[in-house]
Amino acid sequence: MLIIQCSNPTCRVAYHPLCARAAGLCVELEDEDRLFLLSVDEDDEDQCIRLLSFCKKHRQPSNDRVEASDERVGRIVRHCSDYTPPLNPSGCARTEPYSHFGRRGRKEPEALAAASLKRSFVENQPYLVGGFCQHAMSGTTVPNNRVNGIKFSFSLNKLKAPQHAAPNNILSVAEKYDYMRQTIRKRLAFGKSGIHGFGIFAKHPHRAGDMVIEYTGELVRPSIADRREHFIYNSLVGAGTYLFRIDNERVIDATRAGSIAHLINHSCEPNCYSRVISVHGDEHIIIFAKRDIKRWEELTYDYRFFSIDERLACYCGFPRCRGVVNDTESEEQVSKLLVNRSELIQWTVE
Ligand SMILES: C[S@@+](CC[C@H](N)C(=O)[O-])C[C@H]1O[C@@H](n2cnc3c(N)ncnc32)[C@H](O)[C@@H]1O
Repeated sequence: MLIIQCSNPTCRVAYHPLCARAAGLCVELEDEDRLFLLSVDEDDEDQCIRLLSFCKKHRQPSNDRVEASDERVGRIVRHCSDYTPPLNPSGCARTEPYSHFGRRGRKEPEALAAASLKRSFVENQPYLVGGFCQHAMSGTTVPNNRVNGIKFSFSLNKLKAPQHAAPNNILSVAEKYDYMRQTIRKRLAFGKSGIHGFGIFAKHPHRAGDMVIEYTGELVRPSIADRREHFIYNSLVGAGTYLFRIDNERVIDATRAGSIAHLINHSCEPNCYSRVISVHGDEHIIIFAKRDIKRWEELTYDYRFFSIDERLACYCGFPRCRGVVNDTESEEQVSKLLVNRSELIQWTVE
């Protein structure tokens, strides 16, 4: 017979769960704050939710908590009551077939509002790197140390660029990789971007083919990345997400851990590109210089964002900007492969 004991550490009262239930006792989560974490960590394999139960004498705190959490749920429901979810064309989302291509980047109205809030917040931040109100077009940047009428004593010219040309005797990939890691702080800086939010800038010139930075973070499965992406869109950041898709099986999530590479913005005419390379027997995502990069140029690469049902407007501003961050060519090719369900021929057993 299953017997549970009162969770108050000083109490030894034990009881049968059904009898306890009949007597009006209830079981609750160990810490109500964990409720907030569930949507992030529900995929963690080792996650354990401890349930607590209290005897009649010690039940008071649990009831208080229930009321407090009821009140919180009420607040959330009231807050969301203005939002009417869009009609689902098939009636019920749960009965729809799994769509590999349509699963990314759906944004709810609240997430879009949060995204524009974040954008305006970031736009009002002072320039950190030395102030470029424009991104570097073909390497020419526009210094601007006046932001919102305030003159910053911090000037670009005072930032002396250290000379860190890669030694010519570095030959192997492993040596280049080690050199890149050792010199990151000396070569790169982050600051406000003319493209979006914050970006990464070169503190000294780079040559075409140089390893610039490694994209690091947490390695997760795409299904987990999707859940986190939706969660972030809807609550945490409100705008940019920090996910780098390696292939169909692996995604690097740099939201909570990783290098500053996650701040590199997209451009349709980028000065960098990414490659997965093998060093010391391990795979690494490396951002390489695509061409020579001048001092204080913002680093960019082509995200090749893939989403059949979402267009992400591009602000890179380059003459050949395609207008969207999306990889339109691949999307077109894939959409040609998709067959309309109404065109499928029914198969019947004779
Ligand atoms: C990895 S973050 C890049 C860092 C970002 N600037 C920040 O401050 O968080 C990726 C997000 O930045 C934004 N972004 C990057 N490049 C962009 C571009 N060319 N046009 C519009 N948005 C861009 C998108 O919102 C994207 O989801």
